[in-house]
Amino acid sequence: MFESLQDKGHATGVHLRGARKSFGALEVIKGVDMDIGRGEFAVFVGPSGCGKSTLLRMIAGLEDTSDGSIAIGERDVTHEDPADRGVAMVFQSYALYPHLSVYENMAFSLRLAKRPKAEVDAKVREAAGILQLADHLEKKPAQLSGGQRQRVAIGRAIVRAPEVFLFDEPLSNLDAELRVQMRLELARLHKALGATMIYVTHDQVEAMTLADRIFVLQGGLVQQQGAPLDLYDDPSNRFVAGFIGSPSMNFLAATVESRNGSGIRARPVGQPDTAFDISLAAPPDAGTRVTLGIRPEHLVIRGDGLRVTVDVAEELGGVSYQHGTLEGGEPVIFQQTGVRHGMSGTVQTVAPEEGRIFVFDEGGGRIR
Ligand SMILES: Nc1ncnc2c1ncn2[C@@H]1O[C@H](COP(=O)(O)OP(=O)(O)OP(=O)(O)O)[C@@H](O)[C@H]1O
Repeated sequence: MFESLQDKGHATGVHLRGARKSFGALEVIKGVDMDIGRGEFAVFVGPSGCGKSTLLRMIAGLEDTSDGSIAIGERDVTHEDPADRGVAMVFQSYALYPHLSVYENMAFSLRLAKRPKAEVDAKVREAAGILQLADHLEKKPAQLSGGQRQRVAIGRAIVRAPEVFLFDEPLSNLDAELRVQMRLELARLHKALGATMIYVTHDQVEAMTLADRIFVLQGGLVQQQGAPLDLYDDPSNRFVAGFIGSPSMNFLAATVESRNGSGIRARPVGQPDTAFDISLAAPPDAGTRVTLGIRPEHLVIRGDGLRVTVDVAEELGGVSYQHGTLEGGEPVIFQQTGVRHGMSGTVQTVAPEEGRIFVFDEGGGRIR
């Protein structure tokens, strides 16, 4: 399928070594090493300003690299022009030519490269078929919906059969329903083309659902990389733990009350009646201040535990999120499945399932 546009043999890995970028005195990318495999769907995720777009633009060649190197496949492209790198970028803003038809927008780069007319036509029609644009080829961008415009932007990348696709928040201008639909289409497209794709988003649900591998960025550094569920199950620090997973993990300040060879007993601050036994390979000393991390889906209603006064219940149908506070005012969210009656205004006692407490030190590092 799609032989003329792409095949797995054409896909290439992307390799960064000590990559840095400064704008004047401001260092934005602070030394990034990464290896993105051939045909992999890599997602850069992180809060606003963490440097993910800058890193993508460095790979594209739209920003120069202050230090370190970038290779696409075997080729060092650190100082190559964007056009020579074998990448195609899809922007959040679509960046279509408004006066050109869908067909001409998609054909533009091939015409610029002086490809034969028959080849241009075949590639544009094939991409239009994949993207369900075949009936819209004569329209102008202004006559299309947001989702269709974004498909044209993707089509423009596909016809070039790049070694690497780069996406900069391509779905963020779409409404919620269309975003979900386009997310599925992108996943299918990746499967069909077998291409290497690098995708920037601040939306961790997009990252979780699309990625073979997620790179979590913060402050110009990769905090952790891994398969989505590996990051969810085994975050290496508090930042990643809080960023991956929706709703976010609960964090409770606590003190280590006692330790033994295989773990600790930790008491959340302000909870004289509640302490948790936690197995750890390297348990910290009694008296150490720690943060306990518990995901909303791992808190269950029990006879003993944390007393949560629920103030808002978000009922989503299949599940609900109960938002509330502990006596000291600390916010807590817990998930319920199949509960239809509102818990708002009630006090519930919840406790984590066995083995579901993460422990972090005062610097936010994980204690295992
Ligand atoms: N051309 C530029 N000149 C100066 N500073 C810049 C430039 N481009 C980006 N920055 C700064 O670099 C930092 C990282 O920006 P970047 O756009 O990479 O972040 P981001 O993680 O993609 O954020 P967002 O999700 O908000 O797009 C920000 O502090 C930004 O202000």
